[in-house]
Amino acid sequence: MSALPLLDYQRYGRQMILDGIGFPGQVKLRKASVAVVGAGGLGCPALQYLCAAGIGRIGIIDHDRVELSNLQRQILHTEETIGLHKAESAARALKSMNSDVLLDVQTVAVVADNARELLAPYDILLDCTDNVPTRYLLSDTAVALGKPLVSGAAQKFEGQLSVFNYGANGPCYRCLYPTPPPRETVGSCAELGIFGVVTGTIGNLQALETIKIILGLHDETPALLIFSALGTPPFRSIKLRSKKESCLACGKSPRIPSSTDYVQFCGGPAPDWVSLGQSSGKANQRAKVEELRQAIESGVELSIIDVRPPTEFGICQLPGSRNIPLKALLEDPKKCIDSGTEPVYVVCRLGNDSQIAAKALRSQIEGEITVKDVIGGLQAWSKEIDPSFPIY
Ligand SMILES: Nc1ncnc2c1ncn2[C@@H]1O[C@H](COP(=O)(O)OP(=O)(O)OP(=O)(O)O)[C@@H](O)[C@H]1O
Repeated sequence: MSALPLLDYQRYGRQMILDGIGFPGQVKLRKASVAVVGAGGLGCPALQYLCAAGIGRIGIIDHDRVELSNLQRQILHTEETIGLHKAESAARALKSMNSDVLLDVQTVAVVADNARELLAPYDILLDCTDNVPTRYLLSDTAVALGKPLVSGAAQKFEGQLSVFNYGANGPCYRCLYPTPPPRETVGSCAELGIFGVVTGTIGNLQALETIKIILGLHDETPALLIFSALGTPPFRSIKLRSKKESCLACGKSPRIPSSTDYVQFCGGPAPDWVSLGQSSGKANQRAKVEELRQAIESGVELSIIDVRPPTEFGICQLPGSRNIPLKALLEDPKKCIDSGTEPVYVVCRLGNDSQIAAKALRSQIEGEITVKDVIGGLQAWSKEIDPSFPIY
């Protein structure tokens, strides 16, 4: 048995005296390597505890840069690291906590072309990302490389945790979700909101499951943990079935081509990206924020419908805008139009819900009134027209 560096006995003594860890457990942690994909809300707390526990080598993979809106939950990043790559920013914080851990900083996105090469050097993979195509990609890669995948997800007040592709018959993500959810039902943290402590809870649990696997303390029972911050009780665990023989990734006859286009498989890119590339016929049903500014300043009569939820409308709103939340508008679009007022501009925060609302309004009023959704929503308004308008 090789000795640990002398200072390790002091640093890790509190966990080394635990039954189930001891000296051999600490050596296992030191020899282990883990890849954390996503250094955001889930990745930061997961990285923090993995590094503190003395995992020998940690890959931090994220292509994105730190923004102010990340600091509410992405706890390794700071005001000083805004603008830096998240992988770099996270590594800085981790280095100052435990300089002995080898950190591989990768400022790229994991995509089908690089996934195997990037992830092959590590024993265990953590999915700390926020989008469905990456979930399938990471699961398929974990299966192809024969590695466990510790998968976390969080949205609003809810979170989920599962360990995939682990043990003799552990299922993969595809066994549980053979087909992706409809594109229009999926939203990001920016669109739907996220309570910071929820990502902290799930990220910590991802670190815990990872450490249990390394130490041989995981019982290999496939399960899905569901956390609801406002629920009573807040935690529920659902036992999962073993891997499916019919699974395209880990079943009897695997057939996931390495050339799979995961974005396409999950229903294509986000709606706002699609519509920005639309033909001119549809383009004139959309307004840039500059057009809305000119319309407001010209003094012509117009109607601005803000389809955000009332809580968000209460945070900030355009002068003269009316709040008709999307759900209420879709129930009776015709009722929302003031007859004779034209045109109607529909706004939301990021420019996605306003497209759905504008389409519903157009379908009811048969072309008498011009209805335009505002591209990029209030965030674009703040960035391009009025910097004093809050971004949240
Ligand atoms: N394929 C991928 N490869 C590497 N990192 C990824 C990939 N997909 C997503 N991520 C990263 O996962 C992280 C998810 O974290 P989170 O949702 O908390 O952050 P965010 O995307 O900055 O949030 P917001 O929706 O508020 O902008 C992000 O930093 C994102 O860049």
